[in-house]
Amino acid sequence: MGKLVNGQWHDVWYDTKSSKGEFVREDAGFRHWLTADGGPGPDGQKGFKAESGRYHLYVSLACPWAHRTLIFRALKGLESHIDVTVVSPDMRSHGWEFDEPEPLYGFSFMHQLYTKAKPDYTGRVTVPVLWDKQTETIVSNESSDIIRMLNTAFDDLTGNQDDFYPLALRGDIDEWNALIYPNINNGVYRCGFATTQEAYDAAFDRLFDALDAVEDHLNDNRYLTGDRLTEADWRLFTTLIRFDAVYVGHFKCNRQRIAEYPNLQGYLKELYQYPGVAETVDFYHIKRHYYFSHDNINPTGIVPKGPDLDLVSPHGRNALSG
Ligand SMILES: N[C@@H](CCC(=O)N[C@@H](CS)C(=O)NCC(=O)O)C(=O)O
Repeated sequence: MGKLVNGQWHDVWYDTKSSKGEFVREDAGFRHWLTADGGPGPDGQKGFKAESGRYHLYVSLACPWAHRTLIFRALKGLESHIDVTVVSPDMRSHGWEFDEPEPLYGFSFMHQLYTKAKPDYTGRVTVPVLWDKQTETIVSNESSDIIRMLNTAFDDLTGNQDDFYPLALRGDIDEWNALIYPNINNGVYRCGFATTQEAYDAAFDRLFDALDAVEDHLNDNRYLTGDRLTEADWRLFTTLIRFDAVYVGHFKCNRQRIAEYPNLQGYLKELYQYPGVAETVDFYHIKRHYYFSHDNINPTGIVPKGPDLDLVSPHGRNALSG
């Protein structure tokens, strides 16, 4: 674990001193936009044109943010248009690294890709990264932007018009994201990376209050926005799928497991069983990464054998419309 400072790698853990023991996630450093015709994206800047074979996605199979992008690549039928390189699950003193030299430049470490894009880069070296082979730079390292790009930019190339951020539901989706990102997606990290009891207690309460609210809502709604699966569901899914295997133990999110919430568990199974999604889930990488990489939380590096998860039995959500 570490970061780049003026293009130099430093092996440092997160600084929580300035935030009273609270973990604060750093904003992404590359926020360009990929569009169907290379026209400006929502940021108003010139975009990168969606072209088959031009872009490369670097992901960790352990990381919930990178996982979002892999899911959208599958949902949108982009497998033959965007290649993927998976980093090693072990993120130690060099940060994310590759088990074998990565295919574009033969780099061994993810930070080399960041300094290739920006030699004096300062910031954390995170996944996912969407790389442009043509201009040899990072288009974006912000998963919430990348999934919006994948949702539409390649539609003319693939003919896949499935829309997970439909205009009519955007307000609703944004509201769910605003609840789920800080309290659940990042909430589990705020529990796990807290370095004071107070910061942990506060994050824990907010996490389970938010999960209770979602459980309640899913009583008579098949999905977050009602009867249609959207981006908000996929963003929640990548945290739920890791919860019982990792967050309950490693991040001390142990008031209850997802398996003990009837609605959330059925919903999780339904999303897991959605075509193409189970193939994006790798529990070896998920457990190995967290338990082996965070040696200040788990110094022995021992990876627990359990739990046995049931994700393939009937989800029982068909009675709700959707
Ligand atoms: N804003 C980013 C966050 C990505 C992120 O924090 N990824 C984690 C892995 S789960 C990472 O690479 N952490 C390395 C680090 O912080 O040094 C996104 O959503 O794409």
